[in-house]
Amino acid sequence: MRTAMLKSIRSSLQKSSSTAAGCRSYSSESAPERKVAILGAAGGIGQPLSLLMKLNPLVSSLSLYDIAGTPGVAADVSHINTRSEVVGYMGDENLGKALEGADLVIIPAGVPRKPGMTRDDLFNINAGIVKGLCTAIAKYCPHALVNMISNPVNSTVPIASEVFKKAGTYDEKRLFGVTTLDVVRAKTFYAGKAKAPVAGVNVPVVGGHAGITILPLFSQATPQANNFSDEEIVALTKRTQDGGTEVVEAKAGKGSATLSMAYAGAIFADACLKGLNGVPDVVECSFVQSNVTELPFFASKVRLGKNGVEEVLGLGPLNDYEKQGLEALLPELKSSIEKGITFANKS
Ligand SMILES: NC(=O)C1=CN([C@@H]2O[C@H](COP(=O)(O)OP(=O)(O)OC[C@H]3O[C@@H](n4cnc5c(N)ncnc54)[C@H](O)[C@@H]3O)[C@@H](O)[C@H]2O)C=CC1
Ligand SMILES: O=C([O-])CC(=O)C(=O)O
Repeated sequence: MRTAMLKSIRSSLQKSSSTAAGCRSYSSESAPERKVAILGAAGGIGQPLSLLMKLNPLVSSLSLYDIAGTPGVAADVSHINTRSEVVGYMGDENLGKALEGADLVIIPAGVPRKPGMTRDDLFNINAGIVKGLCTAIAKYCPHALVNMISNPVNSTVPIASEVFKKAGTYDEKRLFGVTTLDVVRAKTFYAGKAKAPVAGVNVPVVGGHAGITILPLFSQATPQANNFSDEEIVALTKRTQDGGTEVVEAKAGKGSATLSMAYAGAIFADACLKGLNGVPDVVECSFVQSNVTELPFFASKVRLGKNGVEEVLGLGPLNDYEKQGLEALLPELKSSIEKGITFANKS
């Protein structure tokens, strides 16, 4: 029963990124050694994400870092009989050791929202946390891929890019804002409405990761449900954009999405590891440096490869409603990006 459950979780992690049929697959023994570091590993997202990464056979070394609580999380997760060795690191003085040799760093460190707050309200605390962590990444593992979960993603990714530029380590192919939860939600809500099996549903989500900057492209959803009215598409769009707030309100002061985010973070990290390992045609949406619009960062489909971003894919054909959504989101996204860049350069 336990083995069957583990197999099913692993296989869903392995299947969920769009990987071409016939691609290379690894047994846990033959996969390359990969060290994954999670910064903020003792938090609401960090703990279940640590569990899911421990279940991923592509990981050989799992490094769990937080300012508090990591010895317990690491001891607990380390008893799971899967491939990776687990080490917990606590406190700033151990951050270097946590990061040394990392191929992939996942950052869910920082404060979450409470009801009534926007993601931007987290900026004052999280911007400084992200800046400090990225300074350490530049020093100890400058070539690692970085998966930024900490909010506001629309600003924390630009902060990271500026920190890396200052340190002379910036490689735009290696920095990702994690927007996978928007895709996960869009798939779930769309499949529910279409009464389609969710496993076969795909919906690209572009733009950014806050409110109207989250733009699901239901016109490109597969399979296409032709019977949706305009009102239904508007409602699906709004629910996807407000998905985070729906969870914040339901948790009533006890934080924001943690379990679904850990799942989404594990899906995206798995896709990055597959790309690093040379698996072809791994495509996920992510907020990356981009030429798709006039903004320097934008979320769209990205092909992942051995060096991180292999190709930033275009938007594809948008309908009029999506074109309006795109026009409407650009000013807000621009200002969040600029806010991050300004912060990183003045402090
Ligand atoms: N990108 C996305 O789709 C999503 C992003 N988030 C964001 O993820 C972040 C974390 O959320 P939760 O895990 O719920 O919060 P949490 O408060 O439960 O956990 C955050 C963890 O970060 C740690 N931390 C604080 N400062 C740190 C530092 N300097 N170095 C290392 N660790 C540090 C804390 O000790 C804590 O364990 C929030 O900013 C939240 O808004 C949440 C859901 C979805
Ligand atoms: O809404 C929040 O504050 C957390 C988040 O980014 C999400 O759940 O999408």
